[in-house]
Amino acid sequence: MSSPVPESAAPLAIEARGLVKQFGGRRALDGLDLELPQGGFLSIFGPNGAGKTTLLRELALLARPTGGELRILGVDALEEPDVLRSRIGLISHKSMLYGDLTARENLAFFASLYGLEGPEADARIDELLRLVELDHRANDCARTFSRGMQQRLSIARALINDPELVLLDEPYSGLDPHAAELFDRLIARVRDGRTFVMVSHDLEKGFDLCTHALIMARGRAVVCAETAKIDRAAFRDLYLATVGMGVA
Ligand SMILES: Nc1ncnc2c1ncn2[C@@H]1O[C@H](COP(=O)(O)OP(=O)(O)OP(=O)(O)O)[C@@H](O)[C@H]1O
Repeated sequence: MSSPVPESAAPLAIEARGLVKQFGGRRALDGLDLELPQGGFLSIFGPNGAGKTTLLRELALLARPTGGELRILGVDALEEPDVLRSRIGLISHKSMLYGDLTARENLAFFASLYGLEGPEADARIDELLRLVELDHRANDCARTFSRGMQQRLSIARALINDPELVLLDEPYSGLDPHAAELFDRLIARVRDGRTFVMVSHDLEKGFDLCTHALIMARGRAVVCAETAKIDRAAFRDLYLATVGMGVA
């Protein structure tokens, strides 16, 4: 369980070596190493300020590391981020939707960003609206949706370009148990063949979903391992001890 990097023979979706992110005098990532095989599901845990969102933003290519190496889906993310963008989807707790556009218009807008237009885009949008069970609300403005519905539309948005890597930033925050269950079912339906990385404060849920688990503190990996090789009770104790360290 204490191995810093999980070993695997599968091709790697994510390979980070000595990743550093410096904000002025503060180090949000402090030499982080990480490997995740393609098709894997990594859950990231840790106290407030541990660097989880910073790591997710680097993986989403929204921010550039200050140092270290990062390969995503076999591509050097620092050298060729533009090659990667269309292969990655991000579901953040900020919905990134346009409130005054309908569900369908939102999806059409994001589809157009990936050059998807016309009947091909319409078919994809119909398919995704059915998938997230919002086809009956396709022509309603996103601002009239509940939090759970906005979350489902965000999932459709993030999947519009059929991404190989899906990044989830605390997707359960604000969801009631029913919406959370729906979200679980949705993830299960779109999981096939894709790689997932999820930041979560819910240890039990995060652990149930993942194939690999990472606990971060102060910008470093406290533990990163395949869940099949982890003793869950020991992992929970380590998590609680790490969160008990308080804000980094
Ligand atoms: N844009 C920024 N400018 C300055 N410091 C930042 C910036 N973004 C993050 N930080 C700092 O980097 C550290 C890690 O922040 P990050 O948001 O990654 O933590 P987190 O693990 O996601 O926390 P939380 O659980 O509270 O969401 C914190 O000390 C934070 O103050």
